[in-house]
Amino acid sequence: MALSLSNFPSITAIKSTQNPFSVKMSPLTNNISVSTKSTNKKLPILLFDVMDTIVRDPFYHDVPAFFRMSMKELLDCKHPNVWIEFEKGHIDEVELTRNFFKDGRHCDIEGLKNCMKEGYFYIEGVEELLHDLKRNGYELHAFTNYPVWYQMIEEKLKLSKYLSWTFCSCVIGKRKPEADFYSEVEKRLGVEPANCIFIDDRLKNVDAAIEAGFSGIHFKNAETLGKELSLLGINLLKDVQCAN
Ligand SMILES: Nc1c(NC[C@H](O)[C@H](O)[C@H](O)COP(=O)(O)O)[nH]c(=O)[nH]c1=O
Ligand SMILES: [Mg+2]
Repeated sequence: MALSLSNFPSITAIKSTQNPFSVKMSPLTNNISVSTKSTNKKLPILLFDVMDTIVRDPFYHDVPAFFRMSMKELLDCKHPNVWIEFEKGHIDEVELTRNFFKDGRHCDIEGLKNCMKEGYFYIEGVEELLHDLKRNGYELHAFTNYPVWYQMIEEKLKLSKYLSWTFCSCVIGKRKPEADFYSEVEKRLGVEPANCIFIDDRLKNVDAAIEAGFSGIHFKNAETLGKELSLLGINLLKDVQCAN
């Protein structure tokens, strides 16, 4: 059963293209996190982008350095579409390797993967935030454009301690900011967009989420995110009722 905003008597929905928040709190109360009787889910549910929101994306610095190129040189010789196809799960690693460069030159895919693995780190302060959210009982899901290499991230950083890898472009076959990707949330979680907060470092992905009815936060850094979540009524403090 889908949950609706009526589960949150304390919040009012607002739509704004300027303000990244699509939900604001009533002055009567500062807590929008309620458990529903029907599903026992604690709301709102949090949907996190991964690259450059939770995990540093090695693509922008490490990958050009690996190929001994500038980013411009790399973009000039890389195939323009294969990475997107790989992110959508339409092609596998073998085909990525074969077509990585437009002119068909060899790509050291194992070297590239090692370079990526070495470059994955938690963005400063974000793991602590995820820990606090998890401890306080919030349900967290990844909502990411990424290929099957998300498993390398999991292997190194163990994000599944905090979230489920529910919305990966390579599994769902859709990418942000396509509206179809966002509509998977209600289908798969049975929760209306108004009961979810979407967090992403790319403004266009946040705008698409707000357009689809989600609350949206444009990620800049962990400190600001913590403040913005608190403004939306998310409790990050250790609660006496929490077991750990
Ligand atoms: N083009 C290649 C990228 N690009 C970086 C991707 O845009 C990014 O990693 C991914 O799409 C995540 O986006 P979001 O955080 O979900 O918005 N990265 C590579 O590693 N290799 C490429 O060829
Ligand atoms: Mg991102």
